[in-house]
This record gives sequence, structure tokens and C-alpha cells, in this order.
Amino acid sequence: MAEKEKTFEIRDMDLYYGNFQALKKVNIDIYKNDITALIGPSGCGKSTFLRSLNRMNDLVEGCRIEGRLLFDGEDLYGKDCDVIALRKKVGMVFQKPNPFPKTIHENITYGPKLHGQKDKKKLDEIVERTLREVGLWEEVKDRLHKSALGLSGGQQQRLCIARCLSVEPEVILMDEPTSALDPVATTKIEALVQDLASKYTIVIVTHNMQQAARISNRTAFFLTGEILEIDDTEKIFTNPSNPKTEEYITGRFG
Ligand SMILES: Nc1ncnc2c1ncn2[C@@H]1O[C@H](COP(=O)(O)OP(=O)(O)OP(=O)(O)O)[C@@H](O)[C@H]1O
Repeated sequence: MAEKEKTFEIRDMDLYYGNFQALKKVNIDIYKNDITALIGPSGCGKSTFLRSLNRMNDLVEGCRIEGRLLFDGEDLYGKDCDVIALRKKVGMVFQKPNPFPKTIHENITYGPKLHGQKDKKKLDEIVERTLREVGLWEEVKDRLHKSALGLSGGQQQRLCIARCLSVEPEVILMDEPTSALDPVATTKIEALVQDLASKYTIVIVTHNMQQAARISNRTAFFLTGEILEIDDTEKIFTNPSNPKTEEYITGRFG
């Protein structure tokens, strides 16, 4: 079998917030078109790690990263890395849906316009394509020029995913994307994430073990800043190698 293509290759990564070391010797390969779930108790460094994949931590004063971090074979933290271009390729969806207080159409065209797309017809096409991709087109096609804040929480989150897709990323980072949603909206987002994996590489932080087991194919278990175990999701949830992983997934701590 051909070896899977690596989107991220992370070796011996240490991350410090000032004097506090939040990540310790993290080693992980993230493969193209995989859904990789990051699990572990609160404060173990999942979000910190996720944010380092599109250099969101650059915005945090005193944050320092050491180790070798490659994205598509290029040095993610090298001086030649164009951070704007990187964030276009590696998009992010947050815990709470955060549409701009603008229309649905403007939410989606914001990124493409920023990257120089001015053609109105092309922008309309992007709006329709991305809303169809997230299964929202039929629901909102008659209110594209109304405020995005009028949508339900689940619809807002799907809009945020459409906004992320509008600049044609390779990777979507998701930080607990369903934790603010009801079960029906959660089910829709989970199905959507699985659909999206045919085109994109997805890394998702979740506190919900069932969710990690249902939708991901690789799972990394973090504990106090280290990856204790990483493997196929099925193996992690049925026969983990580390007793701590088992304790965590069976709800004995965290
Ligand atoms: N901007 C920051 N400055 C200083 N310390 C921080 C900062 N952000 C996170 N930390 C610390 O780094 C550690 C890891 O935090 P992080 O948010 O990555 O954990 P997490 O596993 O995502 O937690 P949760 O599941 O609760 O979101 C914690 O001890 C946290 O307090």
C-alpha cells in the first residue's frame, strides 16, 4: 500500500508561554484527507497545539516554539513562510460560531475579496458553492443579503465552515466546533465534517469521546502537554496501548 501523504510532520515540538511549558516533545504526523481528533483533559494543550498549525499563537505575546514543524514539507516557522498565505491554506473554525455582524453573502465573500477577488459573478459563485458544500444553500438562498446573526447556532456554525471554505483551504482546524450546539445541529456538523474529509484534511479538538470515535480515523491523546498515544481511532477506543488512555476514554478522569 502506498504511504499516505503527510500534511503536517511535527518532530520534538516544545511550546512555551513565557516560562510555562505547555507542549513537551510533541511528535505527530497528520495525513492528507484524514480526520485527526485531538483528545485529552482540559488544559492538556490540545488548543495550543491546534493553533500552532496555522501560527495563531504568533499573536500571543511570550509564546515560543521549538522543534521541527513541517507543513506540506515546508518549514512552518521558517522565515520564508508567508503567514497570510498559510492561514488561507490552513483555515480554522472555533468553538462558538462567530459570524461577522454582516450579511450571509458578505461573511463568505470577505476572505476571497481580501485575497483580491473582485469579480461579482465569481464571488456569487463562491457563495453558492460553499453554501452547497455545507448543506446550507437551500435554507438560506433567499436571505443571502440578510444578517448572518439571524441564523440559528447550527446554521451559523455551518456558515463559519462555508466562510472557511471560501478561500479554498487544504486543511480545516476545528476547535470543539459542536460544543455550543444542540444534538441535532451537532449531528449535522459531524456528517458534514465526514463529507469534507474527501476534499480537505481535518484536525478536530473534541471533549466528546463518542464524537472522536464516530468521525475521526486517527486520534491523539494529550496529557499535560504530551502526546501519550496516537493511533488509528478504532485502536485507541477498543484496545489502547497506554493505561492512561483507557482511563481517560472510559471516563475515569478528565
Ligand atoms: N495565552 C496563554 N498564555 C499563557 N498560558 C496559556 C495560554 N493559553 C493557554 N495557556 C495554558 O496552556 C495550557 C494548555 O492550554 P490549552 O488551552 O491548549 O489546553 P486545552 O487542552 O485546549 O484545554 P481545554 O480543553 O480546556 O480547551 C494550560 O495550562 C493553559 O492555561
